[in-house]
Amino acid sequence: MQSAPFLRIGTRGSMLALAQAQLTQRLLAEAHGVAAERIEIRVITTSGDKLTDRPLSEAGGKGLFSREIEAALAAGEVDLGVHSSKDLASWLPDGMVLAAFLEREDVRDAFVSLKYPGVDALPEGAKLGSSSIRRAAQMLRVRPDLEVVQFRGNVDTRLNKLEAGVADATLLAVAGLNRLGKQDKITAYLDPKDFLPAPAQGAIGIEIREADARTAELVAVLNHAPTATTLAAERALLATLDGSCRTPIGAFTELNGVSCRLTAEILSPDGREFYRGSVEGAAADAAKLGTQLGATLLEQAGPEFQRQFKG
Ligand SMILES: NCc1[nH]cc(CCC(=O)O)c1CC(=O)O
Repeated sequence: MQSAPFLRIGTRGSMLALAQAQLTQRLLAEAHGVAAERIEIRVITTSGDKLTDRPLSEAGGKGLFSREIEAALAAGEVDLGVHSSKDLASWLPDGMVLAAFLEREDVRDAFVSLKYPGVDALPEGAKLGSSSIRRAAQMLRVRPDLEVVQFRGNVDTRLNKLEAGVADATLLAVAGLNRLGKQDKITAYLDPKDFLPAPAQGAIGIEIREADARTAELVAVLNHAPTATTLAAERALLATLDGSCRTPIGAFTELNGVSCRLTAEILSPDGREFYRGSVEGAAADAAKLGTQLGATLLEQAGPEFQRQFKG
């Protein structure tokens, strides 16, 4: 007789999502001394997966990769959703909480090119493949001559496009490449102080029903406290800046013992205008720091800044 599942994980079906779900499955099985087979992985297709023809920022952006997983959670079909935290909206649906964050991977972006060793080596007018408004804006700031070509799809699709010569270079999260065992594709690492990563990049978040005390307790052992601190800062920043998923936003948190320093910026899509700031304080106040810096950036930018890209 087959024993009942111990837990059911809901995940997207991309290679990266599956790798992240399997990592979570293994950690949960080890922590609780159960066979990994008793932790089910259910693949759920999300709106974001079906959308391959236009940039996510145009289709409603964040949340598109989690909505159907959240519906399965709400319906009690799965117990936990495993997400790339950076793809989550700043506000979760009612009744859902992020109950744990796994230890953060490398937060940096990787420069990937088959022809050029780094950003500075790109010739005048070179093509950068990216559908990320943040990456495009940050690159155009330092290299306004570049031509940005849309590069949608999962990590493999983008690497294939690069190989097919659709662009001269692309930028991908180091975390995703590492998790897929594709670190050999990385040509150079971008300095996270120049190219501030996406808020929450590199962190796997575990979402559950707020009322589900059993799952909350079972996943609590996986929570990595320093990661949770950096995520509290960056997600509070995002929630404060919110309003538009068409605003390029970068954030980078440095933890130093009990002290926390958050640096963030908002940019115009062409990279010509940008507002950057930093706050430092107690790690225990991480969320407050995020809210504070978000408010400071909005004030610096003025009310017209975000409105112009809302479309
Ligand atoms: N937007 C897609 C996405 N969502 C999360 C990652 C990478 C893993 C992570 O940041 O946790 C990626 C791919 C990329 O940006 O290269």
